[in-house]
Amino acid sequence: MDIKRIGIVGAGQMGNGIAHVCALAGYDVLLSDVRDEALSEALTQIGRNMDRQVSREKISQSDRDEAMERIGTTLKLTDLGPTDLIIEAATEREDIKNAIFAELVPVLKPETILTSNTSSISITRLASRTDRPERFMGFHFMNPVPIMQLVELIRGIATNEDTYNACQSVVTRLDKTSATAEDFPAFIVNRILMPMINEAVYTLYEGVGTVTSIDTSMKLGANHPMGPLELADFIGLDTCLAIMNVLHDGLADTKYRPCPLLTKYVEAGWLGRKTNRGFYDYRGDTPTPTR
Ligand SMILES: CC(=O)CC(=O)SCCNC(=O)CCNC(=O)[C@H](O)C(C)(C)COP(=O)(O)OP(=O)(O)OC[C@H]1O[C@@H](n2cnc3c(N)ncnc32)[C@H](O)[C@@H]1OP(=O)(O)O
Ligand SMILES: NC(=O)C1=CN([C@@H]2O[C@H](COP(=O)(O)OP(=O)(O)OC[C@H]3O[C@@H](n4cnc5c(N)ncnc54)[C@H](OP(=O)(O)O)[C@@H]3O)[C@@H](O)[C@H]2O)C=CC1
Repeated sequence: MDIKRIGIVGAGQMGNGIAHVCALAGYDVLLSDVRDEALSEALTQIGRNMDRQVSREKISQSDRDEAMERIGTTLKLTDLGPTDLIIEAATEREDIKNAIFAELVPVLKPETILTSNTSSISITRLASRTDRPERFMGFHFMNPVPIMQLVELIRGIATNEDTYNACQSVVTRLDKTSATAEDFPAFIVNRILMPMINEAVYTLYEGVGTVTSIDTSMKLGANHPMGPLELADFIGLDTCLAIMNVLHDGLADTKYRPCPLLTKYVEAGWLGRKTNRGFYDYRGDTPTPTR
């Protein structure tokens, strides 16, 4: 299938990054969200990130301007009807994702491919609630999307070969690399990464280290580009907790028990960078540890 128009649902940090790379690769993009401010903030963020790429001579000014022109926005999900590929990147909650697909399905062309950027939720289960499980896949980008090379491709039990090949060709056109994962809770990257982040939160909770000593240890002791708590703030603590819950429920093993301190931060609304406070407080000039 020849994909020309891509509909993206959710204009948060992932949705804006996905719109950015798809538009630069020449796709027409329609980005939707439930809040107008989310759409305007996404356009501002994309413009800023592309300006940085222009200043570093990664792209030309005309590449930037043409890509920005290819991005449309809408508050009406049903406007995504004429697109060829949907990439759903809304909040990591199965009820929200199911409701989005339920509203979209009646207006889509029969051949349109549905995908989710979910970090952890069963692709087979999401697909089974739609009219096209054979044309449904996991299309999992990494954050920050313009920089990270990997896209995890996840087949649901019913996904057909044409769908997989069409998604693979999009990954190739985006100049990214795919890794194929089977559809089990949190797939590959988050099955490995999230228990490490959760363990870092336990290390903090049990007083083994402070925010600074834990992050310094992993940055200088294991050469990670970000410490695990800094990375958790970057991903979003609500997303980290949602992924741990999917691992815990889906694999029924106590080793995936979310740390109560992670739950407490989420309950406080301290979700990390996106709310200006998490394991660090971002409201001042430099991030300050909150513990
Ligand atoms: C939760 C999930 O489901 C899956 C996931 O995504 S898990 C998260 C995966 N991501 C990671 O693990 C990221 C770990 N962190 C890193 O790799 C690095 O810290 C980083 C790339 C984010 C920043 O690198 P850095 O060297 O500290 O910063 P900096 O030099 O300012 O930036 C490096 C590049 O990233 C770009 N960049 C940084 N943050 C960015 C952002 N939020 N959006 C877009 N581009 C960004 C910079 O412009 C710069 O680009 P160039 O190389 O083209 O100049
Ligand atoms: N953060 C990360 O590092 C990564 C996240 N992911 C996955 O990507 C998805 C999005 O995550 P992320 O961008 O971080 O989350 P964000 O919280 O930054 O963005 C989610 C966006 O979706 C919007 N939204 C909520 N409900 C709907 C709806 N019904 N229709 C349209 N938009 C809606 C939210 O609006 P509002 O703010 O009003 O609720 C928000 O703007 C999740 O599935 C996550 O697991 C995948 C890879 C990495």
